[in-house]
Amino acid sequence: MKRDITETILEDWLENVSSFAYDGQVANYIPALSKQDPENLAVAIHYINGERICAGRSDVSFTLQSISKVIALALALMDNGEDYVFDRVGMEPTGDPFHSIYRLEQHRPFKPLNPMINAGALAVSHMIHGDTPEEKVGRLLSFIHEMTDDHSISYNREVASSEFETAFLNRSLLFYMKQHQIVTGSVEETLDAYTKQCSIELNVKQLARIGALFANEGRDLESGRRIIPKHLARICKTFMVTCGMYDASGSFAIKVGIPAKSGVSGAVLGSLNGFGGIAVYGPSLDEKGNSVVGMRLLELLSNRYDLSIF
Ligand SMILES: NC(=O)CC[C@H](N)C(=O)O
Repeated sequence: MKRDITETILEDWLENVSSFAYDGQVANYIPALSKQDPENLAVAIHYINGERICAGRSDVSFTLQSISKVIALALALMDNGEDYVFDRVGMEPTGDPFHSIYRLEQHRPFKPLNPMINAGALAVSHMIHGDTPEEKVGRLLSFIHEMTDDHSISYNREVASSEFETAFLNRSLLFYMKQHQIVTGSVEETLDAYTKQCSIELNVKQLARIGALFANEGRDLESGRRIIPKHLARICKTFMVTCGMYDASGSFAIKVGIPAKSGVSGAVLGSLNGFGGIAVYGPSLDEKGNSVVGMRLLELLSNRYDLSIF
C-alpha cells in the first residue's frame, strides 16, 4: 500500500542512496550553484490528505531552477489561456539537452518545442502578466505563497545575479526568439525575470506541498479552494511526464513512472494524482543534469511501492 511509506522508511532509504552523494557533479555553469554541499540530501512526501513525512536535511533551502518552469507555465496559462500560450510554445519533447538552441532553427512555424526546455520556458516567463520583471516575479511568488500557504518564500539574490551575469546562452535564445516575435521588448528584462524565477528558494517540505496541490488537481489541500484550474494542472503534469526530466524523460518514465520535474540545483518535484507530492534534493547531477541521489531514491520508492502511473 502506497501510504505504508513511513518516515523511518524514508530515512533508511535516503541513508541507502547517500553513498551516491558524490557520484556526478554539482552544477557550476551558474557559479553560485557550485557552492552547494553534495551532502545536503533530503526528501519529503506530502499526501493529498495533508499528512507529511520527511527525511534528511529537510530544512535546507535550494533554488527551484527548472522546476520553476512548471509553476510559471501554470501561471502563464491562467494569465493568457491555452490558445495564446500554445500559439507561441509547442507541446512536443525534444530529446535534446535543456539549453539546446538546435531545434529552434528547424521547427516551422517558428516556436520553441515545449515549455520545459529553456527556450520555451523563457517565452513562458515573458508571458506572465506584469509590466516589470519585479511585477512578474512578485506575481509568481504570490502564486507560490498561495500554493504552499507560506508567505516567507522568496528568491535568492546571489543565485539570480550569478545566473544573470553568465547566461549568454539564454540571452542568445531570447534574441533568436525576439527576431521571430515569440518575445518582444527588452531581452535583459525577460532574462532578469527568468533568472529570478529560477532562483526562488524553498525546501523539500514546501516543494512537496506544491506537488500535492498538482496531484489534488489544483485544489488547496486544506480548504479545497481551487488555485489552478483542473485542466491546466493536468497540462502541467503531462509536460512533467513527457519533458520533465530533460532528455532522460523517456527512461525516467519507464524506470520510475512518476510525473516529475527536475532542476540543476539537484531538486526533483514529483506529483502523483490521488497520492500526493514528492520532493527530493541532492545537488550532485548526472550527465543530463538530473540529481543522482534523487533519481535513485525515486526509482527505489516507485518500484517498492508501485508508484508508476503506467
Ligand atoms: N535545467 C535547469 O534547471 C536550468 C535552469 C537554469 N536557470 C538555466 O536556465 O540554465
